[in-house]
Amino acid sequence: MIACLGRIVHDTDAESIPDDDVSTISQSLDLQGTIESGGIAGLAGKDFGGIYSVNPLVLIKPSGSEDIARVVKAASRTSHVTVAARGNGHSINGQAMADGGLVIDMRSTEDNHFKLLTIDGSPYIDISGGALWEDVLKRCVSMFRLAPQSWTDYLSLTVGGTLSNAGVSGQAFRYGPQTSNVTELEIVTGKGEITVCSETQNSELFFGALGGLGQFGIITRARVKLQPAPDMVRWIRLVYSEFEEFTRDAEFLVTREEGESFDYVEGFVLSNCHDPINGWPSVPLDPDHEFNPAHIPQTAGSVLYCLEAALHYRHNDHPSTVDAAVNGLLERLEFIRRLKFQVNVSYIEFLLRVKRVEEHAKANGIWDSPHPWLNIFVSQSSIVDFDRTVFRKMLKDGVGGPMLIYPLLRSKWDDRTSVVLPKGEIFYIVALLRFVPQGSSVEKLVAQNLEIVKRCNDEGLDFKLYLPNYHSKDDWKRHFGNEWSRFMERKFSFDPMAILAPGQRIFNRTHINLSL
Ligand SMILES: Cc1cc2nc3c(=O)[nH]c(=O)nc-3n(C[C@H](O)[C@H](O)[C@H](O)COP(=O)(O)OP(=O)(O)OC[C@H]3O[C@@H](n4cnc5c(N)ncnc54)[C@H](O)[C@@H]3O)c2cc1C
Repeated sequence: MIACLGRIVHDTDAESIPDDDVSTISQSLDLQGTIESGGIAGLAGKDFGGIYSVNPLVLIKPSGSEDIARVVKAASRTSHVTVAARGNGHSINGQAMADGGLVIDMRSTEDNHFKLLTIDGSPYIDISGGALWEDVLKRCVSMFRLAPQSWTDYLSLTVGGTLSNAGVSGQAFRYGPQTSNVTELEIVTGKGEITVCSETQNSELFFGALGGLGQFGIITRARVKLQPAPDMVRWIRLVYSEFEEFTRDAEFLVTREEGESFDYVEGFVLSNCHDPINGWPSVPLDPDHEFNPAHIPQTAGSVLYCLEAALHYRHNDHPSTVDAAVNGLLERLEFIRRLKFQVNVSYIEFLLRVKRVEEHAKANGIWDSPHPWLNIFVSQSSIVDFDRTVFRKMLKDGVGGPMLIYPLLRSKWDDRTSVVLPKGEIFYIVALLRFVPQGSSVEKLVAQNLEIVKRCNDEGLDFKLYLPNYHSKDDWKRHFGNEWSRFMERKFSFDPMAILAPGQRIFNRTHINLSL
């Protein structure tokens, strides 16, 4: 299975690319940006997942949309060359790679757009597809005291990269994913055309590209809704021993009106043990806080559940006002009363919380190890079975990293986008964020991911993969279900030669036809 795309990563794999190929390409492209060939496999041929590696032909650092359009048009004049936009390469399964193809480093365009607009009295920001969300955050807050409404947990991801998937975090229950917070895109299509699109202008391309896995075009600019940025956040973690109580409370919080709930709701599963990564020590938010296992009820099973919530406030809000708002909500929840943890942090510190994890993991040398992650959307009707089969049995000892689980609301997603979801208004995102310690077998963990998906299928659970990764056309068809024909039609309209995003392995550059 693993060998389908390329090779399992070996540093010695990089082959040299004949110079004449590169110089021919460079001359024919006539770019304002730059083209690199030697030594690029280490960057453009790998990703955060660390499971696959390929040998791209060249790495292109475009100066802007015109350069990108030239690259796509040049590829279209060949019979086989593909083009992959690379955001920050934080995919897991080679999605931003192009074996023997042209990789476009979108980060080189990060500063091309940054403009505040007011439309019908509301603030928006035009940003580059290659910008990192963390830079968007810092600039919006410091310059305008405004911020986007919907985030990902980790912000060293690009705007175009997350919009090509969905972009989900603890604000999505209220504002929808990041794809629901964009009103206009500029896209270079697979025909090399630079097109501005929105709900009312070139709408098929607009909705197709949102969650479109990079299949229809390369996002060079996005217009994103903003809101006033709060100053501070009360960040809270509450422990549960019973899954039903955890889900009831999480669903209660995400279905309440704005102003009557928290501003952020997530959750995670932990092993009921003292393991420093998978167990009790993963809960406290402050090194001075102690997790006392004596408070865990005798009836607790192999795993515990932690609800994570946050409330925004301003510097001039009196602490008693914040306490009253928080306590008013907490008193309605059924967590283990003595296992409650909370801290006050700045809004930016809160949104950059995973950056601290990254710094820590880099210092420990595990950030660069492989990450066979699995992300699944599971319907509310299947989540109890999923907990029983997967969390309480298969993963009761943890995955060496967070096991996130929190509810989302389908009505906050736009079904005209390319994202596919399980049925029902409430569904859960489950994210198994594995870190592989040195010497451990990646293959074994990938096999366990496949086994989890198989069990979900065998038990008839209603689920869809998020950041999907399939190897066969039948699996992709099954993934898209009724939306497959729409996805195909969009492909034929906007990238008929199947040039873009070959690393998703949905369409084949040389064999695109209606029978796919
Ligand atoms: C540590 C970590 C934390 C994460 N946390 C979250 C989270 O909380 N929520 C969440 O939703 N996701 C999360 N993700 C997943 C993330 O959304 C995806 O990895 C996503 O692909 C963004 O990464 P990227 O910008 O590096 O894109 P890449 O991995 O570089 O690209 C992803 C895909 O999009 C295509 N692409 C890239 N740029 C563009 C563009 N401008 N236009 C069109 N297509 C493009 C690529 O060709 C590829 O197919 C996380 C990932 C990591 C590694």
